[in-house]
Amino acid sequence: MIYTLTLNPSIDYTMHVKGFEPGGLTRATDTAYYPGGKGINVSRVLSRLDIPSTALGFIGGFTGEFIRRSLHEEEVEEAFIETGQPTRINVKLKDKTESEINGPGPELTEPLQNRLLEQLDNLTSNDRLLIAGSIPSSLPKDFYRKIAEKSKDKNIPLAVDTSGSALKELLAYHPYLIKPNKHELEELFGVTIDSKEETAGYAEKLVQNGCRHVLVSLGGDGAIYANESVTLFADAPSGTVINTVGAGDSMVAGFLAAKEKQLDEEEIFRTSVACGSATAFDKDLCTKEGVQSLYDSIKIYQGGK
Ligand SMILES: Nc1ncnc2c1ncn2[C@@H]1O[C@H](COP(=O)(O)OP(=O)(O)O)[C@@H](O)[C@H]1O
Ligand SMILES: O=P(O)(O)OC[C@H]1O[C@](O)(COP(=O)(O)O)[C@@H](O)[C@@H]1O
Repeated sequence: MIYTLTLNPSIDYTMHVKGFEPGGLTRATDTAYYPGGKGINVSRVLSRLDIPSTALGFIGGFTGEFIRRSLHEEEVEEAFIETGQPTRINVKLKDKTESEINGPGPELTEPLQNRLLEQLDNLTSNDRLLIAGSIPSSLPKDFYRKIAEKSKDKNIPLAVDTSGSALKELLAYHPYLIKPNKHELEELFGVTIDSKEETAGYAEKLVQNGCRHVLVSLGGDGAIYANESVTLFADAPSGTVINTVGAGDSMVAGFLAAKEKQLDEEEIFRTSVACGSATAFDKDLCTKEGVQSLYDSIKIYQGGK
């Protein structure tokens, strides 16, 4: 079973506006609510690709109830821990550009933390664990490390989609998959990256450091994939971008789903990119049909163009 862990889920409240006026009244032309948070998005996309998963994490209050209900409607299994505090609402403002305001997250007491760690004791080496998203500020900074220790002790392949010091720290645990975007890769190495070739070089460094699969997402510029035997480049397909929130998560889901279906590495990479772009071209996360419609148009090549 694939387990996705979202320590800090959210409702993503998307507001489409024409001409946002800071300090004034702006009326939205369209709004929508989605269950969000990186691991939850991955579980939702996995389910759309017919791959079961169980979503783990902390939720609570009326917003948590909405997430639970939405996941049940989509037949996504969950085993969340109830916090008794409302799950955050993250605002995604769509104007000519996209702006995001993400909430901080709840107070997670030590008993709640321990319940989660105990839950992870039930996983085995036949499972996969994805840890994704930010750590609520009430948790100790090394909380992901505790989880990584557990997965190391139990030989559970660990996929990681986070940023900053948490990502840096987790590299020591030789993740099975990591998916930094360009900004996260630059932050990781403390550099500015100017070309795809340079990006590929840093992805290869991560492989040399012990990451089994490295996906670097480059937004509308596509993506790069590296493992110990190959480095591949993909251009993103063209289309009308509607909402890129969750595009990175969709890419991770595409990778995990295609791996589960035992596709070859090029097909796995193509599926990952198709999922990311199909989400960018949709209001919500990608659908299976959306992914299929892009699949053949994605160009994969080795080395720089
Ligand atoms: N503007 C876009 N056009 C086409 N595909 C896109 C666009 N933005 C994102 N994607 C797709 O989604 C993937 C992940 O997007 P990205 O924005 O890099 O992730 P993140 O949300 O983690 O920063 C990209 O590699 C690409 O396949
Ligand atoms: O945990 P964080 O870093 O605050 O991110 C949470 C946000 O990221 C998302 O999971 C989207 O992530 P991506 O756009 O990177 O795929 C939203 O659903 C959510 O609002």
